[in-house]
Amino acid sequence: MAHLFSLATPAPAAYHEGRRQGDQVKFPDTGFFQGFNKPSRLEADIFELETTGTIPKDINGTFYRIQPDHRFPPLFEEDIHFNGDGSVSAFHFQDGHVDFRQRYVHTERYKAETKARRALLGKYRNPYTDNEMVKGIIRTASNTNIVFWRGVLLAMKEDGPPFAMDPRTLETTGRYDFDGQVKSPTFTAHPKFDPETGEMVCYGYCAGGDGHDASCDIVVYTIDKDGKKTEECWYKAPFCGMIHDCAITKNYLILPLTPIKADLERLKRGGNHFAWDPDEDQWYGIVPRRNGKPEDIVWLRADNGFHGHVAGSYEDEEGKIVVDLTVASDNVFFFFPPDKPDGIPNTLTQRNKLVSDTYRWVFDPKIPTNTRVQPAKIYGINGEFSRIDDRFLTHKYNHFWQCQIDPTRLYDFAKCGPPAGGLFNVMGHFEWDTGKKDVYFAGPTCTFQEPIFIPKAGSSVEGEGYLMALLNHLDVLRNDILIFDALNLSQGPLAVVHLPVKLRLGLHGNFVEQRELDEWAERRKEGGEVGPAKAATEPLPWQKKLMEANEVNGS
Ligand SMILES: C=Cc1ccc(O)c(OC)c1
Ligand SMILES: [Fe+2]
Repeated sequence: MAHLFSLATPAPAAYHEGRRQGDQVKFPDTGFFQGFNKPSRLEADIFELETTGTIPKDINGTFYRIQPDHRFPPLFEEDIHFNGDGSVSAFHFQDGHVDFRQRYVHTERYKAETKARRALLGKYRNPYTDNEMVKGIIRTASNTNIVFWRGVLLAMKEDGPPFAMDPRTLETTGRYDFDGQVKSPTFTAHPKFDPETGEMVCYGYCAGGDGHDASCDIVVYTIDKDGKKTEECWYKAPFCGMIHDCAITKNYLILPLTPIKADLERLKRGGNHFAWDPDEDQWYGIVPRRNGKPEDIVWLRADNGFHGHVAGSYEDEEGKIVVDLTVASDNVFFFFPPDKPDGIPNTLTQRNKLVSDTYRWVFDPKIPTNTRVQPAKIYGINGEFSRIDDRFLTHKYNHFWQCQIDPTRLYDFAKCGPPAGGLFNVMGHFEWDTGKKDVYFAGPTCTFQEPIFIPKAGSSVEGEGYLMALLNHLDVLRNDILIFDALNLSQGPLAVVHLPVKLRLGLHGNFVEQRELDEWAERRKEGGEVGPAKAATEPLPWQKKLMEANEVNGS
């Protein structure tokens, strides 16, 4: 019998030669939009999620995390997950109960596309592929990290400014410029918070012009605990590569520059934002945290590799800079191949050979620029998304947690197909001092998303607390949250929170204690000590320039 859908009037194919045509709402048939990767576009509230086991009563606060989730079928059929609209999930924990809320970040892009009921922005970080209607718009999808800063949530992506959201309602306040203090076109998704001083250390790379001109400009800021910008310095990178994450110590900021490069001519041709350069070194830029001058940046280099995320970082007894991060052996962004005639995306076999070990670098801050360096230690594991007990950032630490890839474990390919987002089938807990490995295998149909660490109430001992992570059920397209004793993963979860729906593969998240949420809600209320957070009122400098030239169509 003919499928019922065959009665529907046939519409032209949604994509022709890779470009969207017609107005049928239909996502591409590519791997980035099918199976577990299918957009969900869900905004919802669920009161009292179902649970198994006992949720520790001392977990009181909200686990925020963010995911790209394409709101509309993309203009280009080969679009990538990283180009999806930012959507924030909040899991509110209270006395063993959990409530769920999920909302989109209302970026300028979100608003313009909503009005048009279709995608208007084109490829990942390429304004030359956009619809003319959105010229001059702030393009960011704000989809990479969601951090709590002085009573507001900041949704961040490294290609644009942050957007502020209300921590309780998840309503978007608007673009956030720190009360007019931060004007750079780009801003990192990985600001670092100094637990000693309460400062936020942050930066933007490719920070020249409109943030889409492949410039080598880097800006570094410090915002103090009272919200005042205390440091701003502009530096130059040796090339316009990606600086996705960073590390801080008491006195330094370390910027890992990954050899995946932007190129203005390629952008103008409508090509990819990035191209992997297999012949380029991985670089580390080191700048002082206080009173930095443009000439102070020291660049160290090592053999080609692809930086993942930073675990911990600190200055040791000798004043040397210790930085721990994953470094992959090849191009993790297979969708951004080398810019060569034969630069075809890597095969699945190549991708399976990729190893992402955890490296410890020890840098002498007095080392001359351009020195080649070697890692001090390589842990001997394969994974990504490292987290630590954040209270120990800038201090010598022992524990880290990480999503692991263990291809020796059973994987049910028949039920799950290729593992969406990578085979992160194990959660691992590692100790630098002992080399201890404490792991939990998720089972043959499951993978993990990034974990977060929650300190145990009343304990200041490093690692004493809970580890929380989303679990992807790749067979039945649903998610759970697993809650572990952070120092004993192998015994299995203490409790599981069940979602009745599938979330997207997210990037980063953070846990905010209820105490902190309450304190800031008081300060930020109308007439409170600090007052409500304000969205930016001034266009960014590059937008003003465009306006003067009368070339803005956006918003
Ligand atoms: C490594 C992650 C990463 C780097 C750049 C991005 O634009 C992004 O978007 C979700 C993610
Ligand atoms: Fe990241």
